[in-house]
Amino acid sequence: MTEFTGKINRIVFENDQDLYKILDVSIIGQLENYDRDDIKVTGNFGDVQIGATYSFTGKLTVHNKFGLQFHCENYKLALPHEKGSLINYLSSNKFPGIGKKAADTIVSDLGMDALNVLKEKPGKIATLSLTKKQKDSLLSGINSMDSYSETVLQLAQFGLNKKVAGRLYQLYHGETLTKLEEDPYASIAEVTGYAFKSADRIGQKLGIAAADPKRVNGAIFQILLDEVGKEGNTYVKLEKLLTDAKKLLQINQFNVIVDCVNNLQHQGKVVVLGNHAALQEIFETETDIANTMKNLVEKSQATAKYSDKELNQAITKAETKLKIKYDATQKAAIKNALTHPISILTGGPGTGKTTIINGILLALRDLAEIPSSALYSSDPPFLLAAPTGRAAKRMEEITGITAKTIHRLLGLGIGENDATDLNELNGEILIIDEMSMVDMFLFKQLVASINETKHIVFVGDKDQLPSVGAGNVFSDLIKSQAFPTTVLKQIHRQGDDSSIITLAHDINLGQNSAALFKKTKNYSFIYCPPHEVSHVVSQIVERALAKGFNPDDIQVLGAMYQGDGGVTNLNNVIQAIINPAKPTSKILEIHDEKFRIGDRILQLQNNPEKDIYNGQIGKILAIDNDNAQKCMVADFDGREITFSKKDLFDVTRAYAITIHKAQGSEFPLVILSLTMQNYVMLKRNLLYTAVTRAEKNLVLIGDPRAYEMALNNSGNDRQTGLTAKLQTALNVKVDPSAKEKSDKNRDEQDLAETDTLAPPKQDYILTPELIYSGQIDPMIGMQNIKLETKTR
Ligand SMILES: Nc1ncnc2c1ncn2[C@@H]1O[C@H](COP(=O)(O)OP(=O)(O)OP(=O)(O)O)[C@@H](O)[C@H]1O
Repeated sequence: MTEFTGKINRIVFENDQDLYKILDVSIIGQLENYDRDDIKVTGNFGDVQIGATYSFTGKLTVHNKFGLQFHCENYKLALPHEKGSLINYLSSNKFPGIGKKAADTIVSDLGMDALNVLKEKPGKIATLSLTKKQKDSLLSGINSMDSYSETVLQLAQFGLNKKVAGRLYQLYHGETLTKLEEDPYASIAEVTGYAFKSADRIGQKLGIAAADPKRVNGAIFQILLDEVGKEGNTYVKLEKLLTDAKKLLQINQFNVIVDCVNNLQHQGKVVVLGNHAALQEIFETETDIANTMKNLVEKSQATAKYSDKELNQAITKAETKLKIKYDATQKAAIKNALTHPISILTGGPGTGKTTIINGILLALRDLAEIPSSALYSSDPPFLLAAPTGRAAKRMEEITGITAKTIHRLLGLGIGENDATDLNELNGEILIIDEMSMVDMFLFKQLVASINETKHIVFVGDKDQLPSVGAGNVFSDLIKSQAFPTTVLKQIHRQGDDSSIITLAHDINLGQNSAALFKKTKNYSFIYCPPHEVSHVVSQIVERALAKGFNPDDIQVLGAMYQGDGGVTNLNNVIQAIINPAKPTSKILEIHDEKFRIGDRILQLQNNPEKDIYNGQIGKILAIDNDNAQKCMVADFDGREITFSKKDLFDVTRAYAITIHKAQGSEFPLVILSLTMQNYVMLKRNLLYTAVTRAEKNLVLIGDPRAYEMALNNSGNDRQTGLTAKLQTALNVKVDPSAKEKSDKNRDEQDLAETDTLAPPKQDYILTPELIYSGQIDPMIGMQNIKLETKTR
């Protein structure tokens, strides 16, 4: 390690997202093995002061393009040594509200060592004749002096990495350590990556008792957060919360845990309803959705209703134009959409969802007499959107009408827009496709943005995997029976690809497992043990290429990243076949992955600013290792997107991707690998989602037991409260035999069956008591403990 002193001239680069900065620094004195006067210093820095002098500890590094730089590991403010500069420093913008006069007072009272004195004894601030505002400003400025390095160092002792320490620092600045000392558990709910285990290491060092309410609250939050983040559930059974908390805390006193749950309820942080416990914020998100939907339905009651005759005529015209005849269910779906404020359309692949969207739009153009010119105006009457760019593009291609991602439609995450400043949606109709991918948070923003829209239609496949984010919105909307729902079962797609669709329907019904292992024109099964998966996949890819498949049309899918047949390993294997390294290849190496020009890549997070989204696939066009800000350019659906090195943390190679990431995309040839190594994930909706990604050809490889297990495991639905809240808000009468009937239907249904659920009757109020009653028995092993539960 080398140390030198220098004055910061300017901040060359800084990033809002983290604390990484590049500083231009004038060297004061000497820097070993460096003979120029200034140097670029890189590293993580808290709030540094331009013009101030710091001592930097780190080492010289050589950058390919920019030559020698100093990589800083630790830095410290060099306190001013003479009166003029001390007064300048105290009256700088680091201490807002303190001018030269107040600075002079501080130095006169505390002397030239004022800064050190105040750092050691902040209580001295009270003795200074300054205003309250000036005192507060002085305290917060003193607290943040060189505190970032100190904070990171201190937190490293508790096993916190720089990333998490940086996030804590971004929230609390100079007061990070003080905050954590006051209550190390309180930040669990605030900072991603700062979990109970980390907090507990600090708590133990501070001597916080095992049953201290702060610690117990931390455990309760951790369990509730895990339910939302890891499981996608919006509530947890009270009994599970209490027993899991006891286990996490390793204590025997149930009463303390119960008291803490009660207190958190009183503080408005946790809600307990019957035997369900939820984070208040999550509970309110569901409540807001239900109430907003109720308002939307009420607002639209007055909308013009078209007569059946008018509707039939409009549908007939659409049929003529599209040269098809809609079947009875499809017609019912179009009528539902045009006669109700909110309606739902669900069906598997090839059942005609997109064809119905087309019919709805054509019929509405006719009925509402919408001229073509209006469709392409800046304020269009038809609003079409989907959660992914790919799905939106497909909607646009088929309907010929502009479709956007939901983020774009709302202006979400773009520029300065935040969640409170979203676009207002007005139009004749709003249609959202691929609804199963929409999580509760995006859905809340979507419905909150709707102002005047006569009809809203949610379209999707309810049997696919639920959204990556929490909730199970699409399924909940259907289960609530609050909106007329058309369930499409008749497959309309004809031709080569139909055997895959029939297989998908069998999987969905959990029947005919023998079909999985049949050899058909479009799909086949190849047995192989896990350690052979990569070898077999490479053979299939080579064979497909030899047969003339375009490399971009071949998509390998797996359940997990790890393991022999995992996505990470498969990417290495397929990259070597499809885009092998040449001696001249430019290579961009980041987080243990090597990217080359021509590689297929996958975006892992939504990035509305760049208009690319989780699950979207692109191709690398250019690489520049020397330009951290523009190190890669990639093509995403015909658009050139530039990536900085930091952006690349959200990118991986896409020759093989997980089934979850493939939601919303379809590929001409899918090679699916499932083995018993994927044991924990083998569920029907996973297999169904994977198989329905194949447009024309499908190769299933792996262990037959894994496929059978997935087919037979219908899994559990996510635990969510939206269905009940919708039923309460919209006064839905629930037919108690409906569930039984629908289960029976499921077993008996034949592929040609049609089924349209009737719109709800509005004359029966389902009270919360009815939703939750009879289940309040979380007290197993917890006699004599009183837990407060509310009913709303
Ligand atoms: N009533 C119909 N008569 C004739 N062909 C139809 C009818 N309905 C749909 N089709 C055809 O069936 C095929 C599948 O329809 P569509 O693409 O609308 O289904 P989808 O449910 O959107 O499927 P996916 O989600 O797999 O794209 C299309 O070729 C479409 O033209």
